[in-house]
Amino acid sequence: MEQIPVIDFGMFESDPIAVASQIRAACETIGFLYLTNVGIPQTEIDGAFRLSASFFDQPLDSKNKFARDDNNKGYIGPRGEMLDPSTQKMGENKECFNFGKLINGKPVQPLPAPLDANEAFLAKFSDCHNLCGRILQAFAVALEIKEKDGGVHYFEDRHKYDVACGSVLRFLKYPKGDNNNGIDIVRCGSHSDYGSITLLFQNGIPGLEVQASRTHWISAPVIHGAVLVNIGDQMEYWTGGRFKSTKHRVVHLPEYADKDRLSIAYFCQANDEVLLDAIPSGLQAGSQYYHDHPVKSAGQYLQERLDASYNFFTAA
Ligand SMILES: O=C(O)CCC(=O)C(=O)O
Ligand SMILES: [Fe+2]
Repeated sequence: MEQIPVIDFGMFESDPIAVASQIRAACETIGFLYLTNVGIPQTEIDGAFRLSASFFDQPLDSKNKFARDDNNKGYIGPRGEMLDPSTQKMGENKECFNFGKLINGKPVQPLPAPLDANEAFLAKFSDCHNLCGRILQAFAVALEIKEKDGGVHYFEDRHKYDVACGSVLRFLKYPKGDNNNGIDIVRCGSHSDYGSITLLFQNGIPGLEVQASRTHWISAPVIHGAVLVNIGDQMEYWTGGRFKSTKHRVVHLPEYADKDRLSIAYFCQANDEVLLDAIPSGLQAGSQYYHDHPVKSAGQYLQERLDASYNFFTAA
């Protein structure tokens, strides 16, 4: 597949089989798809980007007061994360802020103003969680999981809001002017995502590329009104490699060198204790996959990947 397909998700209620089969075709090939009509108004997404820009505009000292904690929540400053430790020599020149879910309607991490008091923003986590739940329903239909095995709610039941999980909503900023310094070959190194699915919103500045084959990358353009969805490693494990957790990266585009690039990602993770073993799908791939990939729990797998992305200073 040379292009990432655009799928009208508004049709899922009325024609679940047709939408699920388009989604399956994308997941089995490129592992990325755009969904339109997902029910999140563009004005809300624009509002979240404004909040993100105002947070990142603050001085480094103020942002560092909210530094990433042991639960992977909080601020990660420039060069704090490295997504491709096998080829990168230093952390990436980007900034991130990870939000965790609200518990009993309240944030469980310190949040900087004005985010702490912004109710529309605080609802974003559950909007993304709920959208992922509907996408996971489409996956269960696509994978023909029978009613007696959990049916359409098979994956949703493994992503319960009130059970511990590593899902995060993340603001990202790639600063302008770093494309000619001879150090930052890419803005974000080649990697696959760790969770079950990722939602990505982009603010108009492209640069995301997806690995279509071993040597060939295609761009994932900004499509107004569409959310980009990609398969993460957990979903690849469950489907025995049938759904592809495709590598992607963010590159510099000289024509946008004078603009910051902002994106917002929602990394949807299964509940910590859920095992990444074969799902009861009529379409299951061969068992060889599970010999090559020992079964882990979602929480254990996530922690291993986070350790590799953040502990490169001490590991060197
Ligand atoms: O910023 C982007 O467009 C993508 C970022 C990404 O792939 C990630 O943080 O996992
Ligand atoms: Fe990613």
